[in-house]
Amino acid sequence: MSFIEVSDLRKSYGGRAVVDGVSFTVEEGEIFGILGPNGAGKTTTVECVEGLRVPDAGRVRVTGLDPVAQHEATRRVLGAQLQESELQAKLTVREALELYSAFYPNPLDWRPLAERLGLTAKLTTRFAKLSGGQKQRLFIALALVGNPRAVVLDELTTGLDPRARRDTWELIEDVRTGGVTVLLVTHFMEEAQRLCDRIAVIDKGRVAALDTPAGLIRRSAGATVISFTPSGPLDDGDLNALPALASVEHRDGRITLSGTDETVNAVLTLLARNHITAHQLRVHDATLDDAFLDLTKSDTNNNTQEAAA
Ligand SMILES: Nc1ncnc2c1ncn2[C@@H]1O[C@H](COP(=O)(O)OP(=O)(O)OP(=O)(O)O)[C@@H](O)[C@H]1O
Repeated sequence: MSFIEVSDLRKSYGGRAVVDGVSFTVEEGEIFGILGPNGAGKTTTVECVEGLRVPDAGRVRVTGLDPVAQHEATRRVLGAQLQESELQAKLTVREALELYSAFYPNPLDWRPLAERLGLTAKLTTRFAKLSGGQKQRLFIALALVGNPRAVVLDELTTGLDPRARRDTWELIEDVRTGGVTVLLVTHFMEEAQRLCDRIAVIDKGRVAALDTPAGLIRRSAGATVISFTPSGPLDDGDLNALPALASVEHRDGRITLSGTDETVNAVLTLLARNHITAHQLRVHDATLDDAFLDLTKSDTNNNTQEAAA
């Protein structure tokens, strides 16, 4: 039995399907990522896993439990990040940690957790006076303090500065080493690539792809990406005829191609033959960013750029 099972999950609002047949399983001890553009249905999906929303159809199980019908039992195995509205403004950081520890039969010692999340100096600060990043770190601490077997983290590091983000990644890696299963919703490609064992890319309420980060990169965008600004016009037919080409994109006069080394060599030959200079020529190994843009490319540029930022 998988730790989390989601099968043909469906949820509509006002007749619009926002989750439209999502299926995936999460194995024990895994860090499983859910990645997708804004409005793709990620939060709705994980909130169904947490039992916070009731699916219209489909089946969700957490260690065999139905998160809606067996909500309390599910909460004991699955820790979740709170929403801002769930914490009283006057509660101090220490009081929140003590209060949440008391909810669980076998809590962690919150002191090292607070230390790890850089909250020790803020223990006597009231929740309402914390910065956005400090609130976020407190939510992570509260999700973990009950010593759950699995944790759902939605937008884990949004609003954190780069240092705090890296510290949080290390914490999550430690948490997993300790045997905790992690379901992670993220917009950050670097975060997904670094932390996740497998990723479901969700787009328009459906699973567009599900694989390891390396597998997603291999299967979508091709292995190598070349981009340049040509000094003169290039024929689309010639570009599309390049060998082993995976994708072509034109943006602001710049051309980005993904494929293999063979594609790169062929495009350089094509440029030379047409006496076209490639300005700001860049060649790099494809990243999860490239794969993500490729998998969700029918979205507006705004969406994909924001999601990739
Ligand atoms: N309670 C609700 N009532 C009506 N529409 C909703 C509700 N919750 C979510 N939606 C809509 O469902 C769609 C999916 O929302 P969801 O929050 O699951 O997306 P998401 O992938 O998590 O997006 P983001 O990355 O922007 O957080 C959105 O268009 C959203 O406006």
